[in-house]
Amino acid sequence: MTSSPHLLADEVTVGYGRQVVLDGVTLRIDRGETVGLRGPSGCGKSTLVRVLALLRRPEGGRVSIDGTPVGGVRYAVPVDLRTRVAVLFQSPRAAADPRLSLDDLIAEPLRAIRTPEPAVRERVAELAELVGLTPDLRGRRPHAVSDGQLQRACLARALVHRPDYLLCDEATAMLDASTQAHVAAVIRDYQRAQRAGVLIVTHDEILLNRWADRVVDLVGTASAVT
Ligand SMILES: Nc1ncnc2c1ncn2[C@@H]1O[C@H](COP(=O)(O)OP(=O)(O)OP(=O)(O)O)[C@@H](O)[C@H]1O
Repeated sequence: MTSSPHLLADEVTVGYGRQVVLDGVTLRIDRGETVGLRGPSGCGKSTLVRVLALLRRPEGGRVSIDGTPVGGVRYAVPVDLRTRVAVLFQSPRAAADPRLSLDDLIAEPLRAIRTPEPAVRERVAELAELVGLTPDLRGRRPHAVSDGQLQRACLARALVHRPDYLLCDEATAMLDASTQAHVAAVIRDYQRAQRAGVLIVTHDEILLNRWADRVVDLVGTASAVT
C-alpha cells in the first residue's frame, strides 16, 4: 500500500443484533479518486458508508484518515478530523431538520463550531450559488421546496467544511435527470478543485461507468473489497 492520503475502512466488522452485516471489510478511497461501490440490496453498503462517515462505530476493525486512526464517532471525534469527511444521503428529507431554512441548514455545521457570523453568511451565499439555489429558495424551509432543491441544500451543507472525502450514498437516485446532472457536475468540479476522494454508492451502472475511476463490489457478509 502506498502512503498517498486516503480514507480507509480496515477489516471492519458491523452487526445489528445477531446479524453480521460487514465481516472484515476493507475499503480505501484515495484523495483525488472516485470509487464506485455496488452490491445487492441489503449487503451493507449504507452501513459501510456510515462507518466511513464516522457515524457508526464498527465492532471490529478501524477507520483511519490519512493514516490517523479515528477512535470514536460523531462529536467524540476532534473537529479537525471529523470535518475532513462529509456524506450525502439518498433522502434529503430524512437528513434535513424541517425547522430550519435552507440557509440555516447549510450554515448549521459552521455555527456548531462557532464560526463568526459574517464568515458563515459569506460561505452560505457562495455555496448556495454553487449548487444553484436562488435567493427566494434559500429562506424557505424543507416542506416548501422540492426534493431536488432540498438535495442541493444538503450538498452545499456537505461541502461547507471543504471535506477531503465526500461519500455519496445513492445521492442522486431520486432526482430528475437535469438535477442529477447538475449535482454530479458540482461534485466533480469540487473534487477536481479540492482533490477530494469521492465514494459513489449506486445501483446505476451508467452512472458508475461515467463517474467512477474504479468500482468495487460488496457482496455481503464475509466479503472483502479494496
Ligand atoms: N439500524 C438497523 N438496525 C437493524 N438492522 C439494520 C439497520 N440498518 C441496516 N440494517 C440491516 O443491515 C443490512 C444492511 O443494510 P444496508 O442499508 O447497509 O444495506 P445496503 O447495501 O445499503 O442496501 P440498499 O442497497 O437496499 O440501500 C440489511 O439487512 C438491513 O436490514
